[in-house]
Amino acid sequence: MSSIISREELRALPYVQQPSYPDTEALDRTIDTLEKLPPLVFAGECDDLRLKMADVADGRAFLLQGGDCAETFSGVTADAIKGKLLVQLSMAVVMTYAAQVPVVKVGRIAGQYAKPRSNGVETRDGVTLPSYRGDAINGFEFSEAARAHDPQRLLRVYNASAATLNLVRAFVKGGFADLRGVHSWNAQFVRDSQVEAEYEELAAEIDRALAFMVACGVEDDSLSTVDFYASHEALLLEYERALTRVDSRSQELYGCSGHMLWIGERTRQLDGAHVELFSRVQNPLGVKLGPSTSVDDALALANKLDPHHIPGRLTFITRMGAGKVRDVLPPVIEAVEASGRKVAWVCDPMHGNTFEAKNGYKTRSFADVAEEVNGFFDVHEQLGTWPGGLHVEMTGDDVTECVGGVYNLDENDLANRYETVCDPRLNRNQSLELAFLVARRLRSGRLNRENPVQWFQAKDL
Ligand SMILES: O=C[C@H](O)[C@H](O)COP(=O)(O)O
Ligand SMILES: C=C(OP(=O)(O)O)C(=O)O
Repeated sequence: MSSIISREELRALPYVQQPSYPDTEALDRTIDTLEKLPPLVFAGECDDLRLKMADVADGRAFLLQGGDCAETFSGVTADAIKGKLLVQLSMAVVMTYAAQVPVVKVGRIAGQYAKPRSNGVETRDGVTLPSYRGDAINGFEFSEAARAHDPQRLLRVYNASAATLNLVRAFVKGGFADLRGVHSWNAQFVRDSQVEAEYEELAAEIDRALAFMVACGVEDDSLSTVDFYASHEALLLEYERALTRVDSRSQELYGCSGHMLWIGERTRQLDGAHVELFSRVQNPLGVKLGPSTSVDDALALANKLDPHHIPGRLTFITRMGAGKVRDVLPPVIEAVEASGRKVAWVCDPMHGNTFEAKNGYKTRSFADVAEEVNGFFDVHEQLGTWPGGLHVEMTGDDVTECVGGVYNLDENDLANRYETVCDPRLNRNQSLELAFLVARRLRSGRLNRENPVQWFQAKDL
């Protein structure tokens, strides 16, 4: 059984990408407060998700993990939360119905407030200030006051996460996610693209299928509620440690800031504080693997974070880039599979495909995103392994942050609605388009061949 790491022990470990608070006493006061607050999630919920992730690792389910690059405090409104849920549920419906595979739904939500950055400072017009690192650390506004690192913000993260989780739980269990309303999920969006038309057609088929089930007497809660889990990059060591709790049932430790926590590409050093802290908790864990990942890195991380081979414990979220995925991913998968353990393999097609447009906007091209997803599926098909999921930065809003996609946005469109405070997200149409692409790949893949009669055959999506 692991013990909770003390503040002193944690601070003595090598760490990267942490805030530098000028007033450490203020930090300690905040941590004292956080340690006394109730957990945001419960150990039993984390265990449920871990069991679902075991299905993902085993090829029986697919993970859809998505949401904002960086949540903001001002974004904690009912409308914004509803919009995020709607687009993710719509994507999940496309995948579940078109590919007939159970989809595990996990948001980048209710805790995604801290960002690792490439540069510690930002310079504008000759003025240099600390980079924006997420609302958990400092403000987005380019002023000295806003960019100062303030530990009080950690309490706001806790409150914003609690409010968000409260509404998410109410929405997904309170009838809002009822499959019989799948048409109305889309009603508030403009239906003028090919993707929207495809979605409408699929929704109409679901309506007919559900009517058939109801007529046959099959009607239960699984039609009206969904399981939806919260995840975030567990970047802030002090915050995550303060929310680590002992489960009264098992006496085991859980990170109670979110159901699934992931360790980022920049903070996954084997001897670092992040890996040490999260090796001690029982939550399902993700680890990002970028293009420089070696076979030894992946094996060592797996051994450290999942020494007992617990089903569903470990997810490798690969983000190699469209141009590298076909070369870098296969040896990593082969080595991990050959070690006898089952991890979930999930594709993040966003973080390896970022570039700066000529007009200075940080963007991603839908074509590159699609290419990385296709590369990921191709690699798994060649190796006979299960492409377990998709991890995307996306929003239900019609933003213009990524180029390409069904509306063929170009670099000149980026200025119209560029609203992210960090990395570019897929907008609603681009997200749905990607969901159809994934559904096509799932249908034509391994599961499809093994269970031909279960697969939806009538349409060529
Ligand atoms: O979301 C991931 C990172 O925080 C982000 O890509 C870093 O961006 P930067 O390279 O602009 O710092
Ligand atoms: C920072 C992120 O990704 P990565 O660690 O893969 O760069 C992220 O997903 O927000």
